[in-house]
Amino acid sequence: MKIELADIGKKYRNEWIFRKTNLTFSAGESYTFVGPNGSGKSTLLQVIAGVLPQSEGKITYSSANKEISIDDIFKEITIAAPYLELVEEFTLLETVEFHQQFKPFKNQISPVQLLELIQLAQHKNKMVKNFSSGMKQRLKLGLAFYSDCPIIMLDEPTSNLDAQATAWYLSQVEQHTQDRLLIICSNQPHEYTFCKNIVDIRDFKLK
Ligand SMILES: Nc1ncnc2c1ncn2[C@@H]1O[C@H](COP(=O)(O)OP(=O)(O)OP(=O)(O)O)[C@@H](O)[C@H]1O
Repeated sequence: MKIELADIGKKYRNEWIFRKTNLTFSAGESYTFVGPNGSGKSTLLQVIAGVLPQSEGKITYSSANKEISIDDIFKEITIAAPYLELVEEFTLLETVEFHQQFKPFKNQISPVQLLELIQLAQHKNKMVKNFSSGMKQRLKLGLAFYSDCPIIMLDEPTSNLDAQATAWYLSQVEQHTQDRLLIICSNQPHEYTFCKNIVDIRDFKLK
């Protein structure tokens, strides 16, 4: 799996958030977008995911040298982000069952097994609206790590996580991302210490 950005730019009204962005992302690697609040990390992530359209430039997705169309790329990507909401009226089990219809889990893991793996099994009949923010974040991360997708995108992965849950996140990264393409947006060095490829969004601000 490979994603190539050629002269990508994004603007909101008259404000360019980034321009002339040329980057290549490859399977088996992890990348972290860093930069101050409001610099454009989440925007770049969403442009790469095909959730937001770029204002200029071209993005090419490919697997085994075969191009993947933008219309099909959503099947290859799983995202956990603060702005992607869970359905509050579902129970935990319903949430996982619903998710699985669109994004099946690795190794044919069942929804009930997934809840054991993410250590939330005792809450399976609790409605998501009654989850704490940390429980919601663990659920979002669990859905991302266990979905059978080659690309994982995590925006602010440890937001609302306590020390024990942060340790769990780091163990999950190690376990689930070896052969996948991982992209993180972060302001917290402890959530990307393992990452070799740091992309500073300020490098793509035109002076
Ligand atoms: N829908 C929108 N319309 C107009 N401007 C927007 C919109 N979404 C984001 N922006 C602007 O784009 C810029 C980049 O925002 P973005 O959320 O990508 O930053 P970020 O680096 O992820 O920030 P943070 O670290 O606070 O999460 C900000 O100036 C923001 O106000």
